[in-house]
Amino acid sequence: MARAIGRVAIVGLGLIGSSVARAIKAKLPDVAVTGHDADPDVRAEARALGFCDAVSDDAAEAVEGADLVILAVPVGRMADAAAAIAPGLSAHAIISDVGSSKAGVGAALRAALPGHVVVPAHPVAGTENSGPAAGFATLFDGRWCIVTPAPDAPADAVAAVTGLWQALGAKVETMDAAHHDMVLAVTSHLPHLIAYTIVGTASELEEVTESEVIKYSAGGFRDFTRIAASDPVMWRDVFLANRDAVLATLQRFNEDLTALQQAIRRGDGDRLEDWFTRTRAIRRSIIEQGQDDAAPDFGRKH
Ligand SMILES: NC(=O)c1ccc[n+]([C@@H]2O[C@H](COP(=O)([O-])OP(=O)(O)OC[C@H]3O[C@@H](n4cnc5c(N)ncnc54)[C@H](O)[C@@H]3O)[C@@H](O)[C@H]2O)c1
Ligand SMILES: O=C(O)C(=O)C[C@]1(C(=O)O)C=C[C@@H](O)C=C1
Repeated sequence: MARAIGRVAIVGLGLIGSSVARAIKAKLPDVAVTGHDADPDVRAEARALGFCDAVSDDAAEAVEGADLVILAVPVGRMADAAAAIAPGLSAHAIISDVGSSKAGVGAALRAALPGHVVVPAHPVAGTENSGPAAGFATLFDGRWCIVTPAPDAPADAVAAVTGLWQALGAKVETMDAAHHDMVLAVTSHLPHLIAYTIVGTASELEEVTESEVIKYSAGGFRDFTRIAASDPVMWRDVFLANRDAVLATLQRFNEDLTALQQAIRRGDGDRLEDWFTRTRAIRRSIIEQGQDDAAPDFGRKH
């Protein structure tokens, strides 16, 4: 049996926090939603947009009476946010989060909130935009949400967090936090690092002017620029928090890149063609499984 969730408090009212609030309002209209953000401008915008029943200036006040608290702040700010809500938490409240890396965040929340039940989660859905105006209620529809409870987390609390994400439209998978961080290093964190690198490199190439980069940015490079426009603070924190898994993945990536570099230098067309044939098959199997997120309108408000 899952614990009943009648009131949710959201701390951090940017892209993800505001999307959670909007999705709850749209899909669970009987659930009350309170919110807080450390930034007064964001609080004012959130009040104007009206996706919470109440937005509090004080973090502890915002979580009073909440059955579930969701921290939607950058992963480097999770410990501060947990300390700020501690005085207002009900004894029965479940604490969760939406951070893009999980092992460090889970440990930080458990350390900051001893005696409270912590059930970390990561909706694998987002866009390159940030802030409360960027959120939308359908963001989690058909997307994965990975829940990473500690082995001793109460089953009814895990079921409550799982049930909430399913009600918001997500498919839920439960996973060990360290495994999550390794998988996401490959599927999300490394791709962002590559995009940040390639867009920076292109703009610094001396033989090619910045205006030419902008003018001829079609196709492949344009796709990279979307990812490279992602929030600098959020991604700074992700790379610092998931350092070990990202560095291990990067090592492997560098080896493969060197092998392709060698194939180009040696004129080894077979090697290049074999590699590209394999990656084309991967892309096609992703589409066949219905996980094509590269639709042209992805990232826009629905
Ligand atoms: N953007 C994505 O695609 C995406 C997807 C899934 C998960 N996430 C995770 O969601 C979290 C939020 O990301 P976002 O994209 O919504 O960022 P965002 O910048 O849009 O919003 C973050 C908000 O947190 C607030 N904040 C920062 N420190 C705070 C504190 N101590 N107390 C209260 N508020 C504080 C900021 O003022 C900001 O409004 C991050 O942990 C990120 O890793 C992001
Ligand atoms: O499409 C995008 O804009 C995203 O980068 C979303 C994305 C991802 O890498 O898939 C980014 C970070 C999150 O933690 C989850 C989702």
